[in-house]
Amino acid sequence: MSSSTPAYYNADAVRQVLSWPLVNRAVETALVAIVKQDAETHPQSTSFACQPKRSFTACGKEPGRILFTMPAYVGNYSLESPKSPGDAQQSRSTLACKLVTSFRENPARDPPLPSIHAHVLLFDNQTGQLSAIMEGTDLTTWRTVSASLVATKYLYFRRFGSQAELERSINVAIVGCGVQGQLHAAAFCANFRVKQLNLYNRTLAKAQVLADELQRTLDTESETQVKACSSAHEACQDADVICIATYAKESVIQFADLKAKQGVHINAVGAGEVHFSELAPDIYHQAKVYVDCYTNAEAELVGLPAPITAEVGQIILSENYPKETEITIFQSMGAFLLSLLNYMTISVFFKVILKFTSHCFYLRHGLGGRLCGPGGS
Ligand SMILES: NC(=O)C1=CN([C@@H]2O[C@H](COP(=O)(O)OP(=O)(O)OC[C@H]3O[C@@H](n4cnc5c(N)ncnc54)[C@H](OP(=O)(O)O)[C@@H]3O)[C@@H](O)[C@H]2O)C=CC1
Ligand SMILES: O=C(O)C1=NCCCC1
Repeated sequence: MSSSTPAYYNADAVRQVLSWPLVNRAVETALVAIVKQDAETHPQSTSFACQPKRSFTACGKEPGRILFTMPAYVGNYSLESPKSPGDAQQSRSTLACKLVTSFRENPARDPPLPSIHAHVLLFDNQTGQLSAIMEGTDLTTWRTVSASLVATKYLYFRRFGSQAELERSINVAIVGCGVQGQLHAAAFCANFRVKQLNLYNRTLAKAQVLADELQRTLDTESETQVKACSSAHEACQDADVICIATYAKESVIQFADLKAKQGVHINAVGAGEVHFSELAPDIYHQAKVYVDCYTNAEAELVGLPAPITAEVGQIILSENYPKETEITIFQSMGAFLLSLLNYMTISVFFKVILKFTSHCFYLRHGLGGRLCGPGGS
């Protein structure tokens, strides 16, 4: 086996190290890093983040089959441990590329397959050699959900005060109960105080299965009531926060479905080719729109029915939060830098790199040839 054989981290290996404090901290750091990169607000900083526009490759003439290529480089970043804030680790640099396919008909196959599959390719940043391949599907799901959590913290809760995400109870609606909707539902209950969790899915049975499962797994002391709803209107009419993640080409929620005269925050996650097709234009006309990353937004949100107010990272840095009664939309584009910083956090705090390094040592010195993840040995 050649000394440059890349290590492989499988889905189980990656899954073992994912936790909300870890992923949320990395995503928050990345959202701010993206702003610094764009605005060069800290020219004296030695850290450097580069995330060029991602590419789309249509797979044949059939719509709904896309390959995304997402390169990124982060230089001299150190991330604090969520367990011991202030305890910054040694700074590191990483060059990588995430490859994601989105094949929206996959769940209808027999047997069904997920719509989204991802892998991350990591390169030695001195020699450019491919050093590791990491299964990235769960990372993508967690990263995307975490971006919604962080956006909700700053665009919704912080309008009510600096501790509001810890103190305030909210009603949440999940629209679309696929892979994204399922993890959004569980994550909102795990990270915030949720009074009512309403679930809506085009195929109602899926919302019912998820409602039963969540109600069963929630602590008996939990204040959360979970309900499967038969329309998006029913799910959203009392919701403070809405998460929508579908492949709908026509709008699923209209302005009339929203809670009247009070602040509402929407995480608009899905929709495939046209990112903003799942929300009606009349919502955009009344809302302030925020994105994770201008670079991708400028290229991919052509025709968006509202101007973009800011990147979420700018709001984190400026503390210039929305007004209490505003409708805000986090238009989640997906940004690989967010996953990359996740990868770095994982590697630093859970010693993937340590194992990876010793694995490469063994390969180089001919002492073994097994590809392993952090859980394997
Ligand atoms: N912003 C980001 O960073 C990311 C965005 N995404 C996007 O999130 C969305 C969901 O992804 P994922 O959960 O993995 O996909 P799944 O295939 O697991 O789920 C798709 C969901 O969309 C629903 N749906 C599909 N078509 C329609 C329609 N025409 N009207 C209403 N509902 C519809 C499905 O309902 P049913 O059960 O009835 O089929 C199902 O609930 C996709 O658009 C995907 O591209 C994914 C990852 C990252
Ligand atoms: O990983 C991401 O980022 C994705 N964004 C859009 C849809 C597919 C995955």
